[in-house]
Amino acid sequence: MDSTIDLSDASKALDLFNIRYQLIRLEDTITFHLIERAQFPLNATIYKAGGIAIPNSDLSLFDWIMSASERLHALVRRYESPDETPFFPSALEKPILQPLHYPQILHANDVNVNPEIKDSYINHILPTVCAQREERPEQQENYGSAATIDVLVLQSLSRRIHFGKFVAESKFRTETDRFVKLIKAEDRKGIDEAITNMAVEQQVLDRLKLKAATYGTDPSGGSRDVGKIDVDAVVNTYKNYVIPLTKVVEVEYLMQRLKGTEWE
Ligand SMILES: C=C(O[C@@H]1C=C(C(=O)O)C=C[C@H]1O)C(=O)O
Repeated sequence: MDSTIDLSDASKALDLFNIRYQLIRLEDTITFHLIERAQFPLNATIYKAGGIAIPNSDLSLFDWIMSASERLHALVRRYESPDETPFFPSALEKPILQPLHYPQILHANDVNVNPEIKDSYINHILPTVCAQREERPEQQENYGSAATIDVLVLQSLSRRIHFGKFVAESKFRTETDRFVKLIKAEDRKGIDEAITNMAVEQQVLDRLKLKAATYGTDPSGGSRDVGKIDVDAVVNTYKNYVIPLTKVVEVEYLMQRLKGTEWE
């Protein structure tokens, strides 16, 4: 899948301001997908293996539609792009399109926190996003709609969180000696402190609070709020899961950064 970040030019792709701009754009994508998902109840059956009968498969409906989606998108080389990370790597097939030759921007790595993203989404994020004042019984007529939106939410969360690789590479190239020392000492705590920018994190949370409160409302001041979402659910999604997992990606990417280099 052709990427929206310009991966043909390493200096642009690793400019921290360009990367942060991409992260800001993904705030909109993620917030709108969460608003769409919040229309439906949690529908926990979707996430249970065998919860819904699927011919020739014992997967949960969610795993089945997610893996099928990744298999299809792999055919148009979505997962050849360094800013895309699959949830089901074994489901991917050879692209029908000719390979794109991306310049080597990231160092070789196998960082993939999608299992943690999926667990956080199903067990923590969704229950808060779908919660309402009154208990919402499952709606089996919306199983398909909810699962297809889940795919979009998780793909946007995964892309946002794995952008941590580009952030980490950018910071490594800016402060190489500092990070080489920390990586050689296998000092994950020191690396986490070095990549942390609390001011930027607070800006992200403040911006999201405003976006979540605004998106889904009628800007003309009409009486009906269309697709409102609980603001705290969006802000806490970022505070408790998106930002921490992005930093895990940064730290684990950097822990692999010296492999095969003169610093090893
Ligand atoms: C992504 C960055 O690295 C860290 C993670 C952040 C995030 O996930 O929003 C923000 C600031 C940093 O603590 C960055 O520096 O922009």
